[in-house]
Amino acid sequence: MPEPRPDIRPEPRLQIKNLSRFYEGRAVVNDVSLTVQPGQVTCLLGPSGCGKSTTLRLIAGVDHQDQGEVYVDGQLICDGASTVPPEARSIGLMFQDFALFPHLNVAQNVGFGVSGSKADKRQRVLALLKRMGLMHHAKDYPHQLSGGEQQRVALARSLAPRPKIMLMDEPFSGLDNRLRDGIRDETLEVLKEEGAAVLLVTHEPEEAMRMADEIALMRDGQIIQQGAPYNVYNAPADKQAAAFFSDINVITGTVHGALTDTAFGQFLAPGVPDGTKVDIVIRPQHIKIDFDRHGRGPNPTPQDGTPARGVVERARFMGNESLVEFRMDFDGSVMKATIPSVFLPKAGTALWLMIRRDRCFVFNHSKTRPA
Ligand SMILES: Nc1ncnc2c1ncn2[C@@H]1O[C@H](COP(=O)(O)OP(=O)(O)OP(=O)(O)O)[C@@H](O)[C@H]1O
Repeated sequence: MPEPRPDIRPEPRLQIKNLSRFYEGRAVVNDVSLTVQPGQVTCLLGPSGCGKSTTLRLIAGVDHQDQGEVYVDGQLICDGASTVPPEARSIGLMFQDFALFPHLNVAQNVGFGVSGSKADKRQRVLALLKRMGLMHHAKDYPHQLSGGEQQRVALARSLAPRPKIMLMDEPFSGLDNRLRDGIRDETLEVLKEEGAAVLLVTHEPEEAMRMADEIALMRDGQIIQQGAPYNVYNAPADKQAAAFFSDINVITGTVHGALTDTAFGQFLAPGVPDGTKVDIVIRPQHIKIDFDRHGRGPNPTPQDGTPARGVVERARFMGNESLVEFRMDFDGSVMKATIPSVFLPKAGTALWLMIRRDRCFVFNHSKTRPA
């Protein structure tokens, strides 16, 4: 057999094209397109109310789009005119509340949607119970289980019929914080073994970065950026996208000769026309700080530009880092810096801040305040 060519992507397991859903004349899902490959986890990430769950409902077939199409393995399963019923779409669903059947025991819950002979069904249920460490709970009822165990049963039940696609809506948000990281990792391992294409909805950037092969960042019904977590974090599409993942600092300036003059020295703005107002965005962890030397800071460098002085307003210990807020001398604005390890300067201490040139983003100025 010829080797698969690396430049040709296989047929997407899930493809949605230009999907829109209007409620009372408002586009809640607005021209959304995305693809998910088998064995890949894509996280639909965005703030509450941006249309994530509605997108999942359209794919599952429990709501109907006004425009657009959904394909599974290249087969059209719904467009404006025709629709394959939800139970025939080979889609597994998992929700925040797990929705286990209270009157069925664990083994019966897991076996609920499995078709085939009795022996096949038994084998599949046993294999999943073993894989999920649930054998000793096979005869227990959902109310006898902890939250983490119920989550595992719900995952096993959705995977039992071997769905081609798994749709997961905030599947970890009902869980205790202490358990969550471990359960996320276990879940990811099982999902990868099963090889389904996974579309997981979350409003938590950390969860998306931990789980996703790809993140689709959603805002006001639209996908505004899609890519690997590293790229979405390190090359955000705009100021709001940057702000969704962490606190940000914003310095506004005007471009002259592809350069912007600021209190932190000049920033490159290649290709930006003269006179354009820009926002220079920097995350708190990419600010360096240095001591005050009788009113002077460190010397400027090409990597970090000119230092600017600020006075500590507040410093908070955050575990493995400290968050320090400064009132800046140059315009009275507040800037935030996170500093690894324990460094808790007293309020009123003057320090010098520098901005790592390789870690800042330059966007056309927008009035939108970061969320
Ligand atoms: N059946 C409906 N009728 C009218 N409006 C609806 C309906 N379902 C959802 N909406 C509205 O559509 C918008 C998107 O809702 P959706 O639940 O998809 O968002 P979400 O991003 O999943 O948010 P959350 O994380 O809070 O669930 C919201 O403003 C919601 O009020």
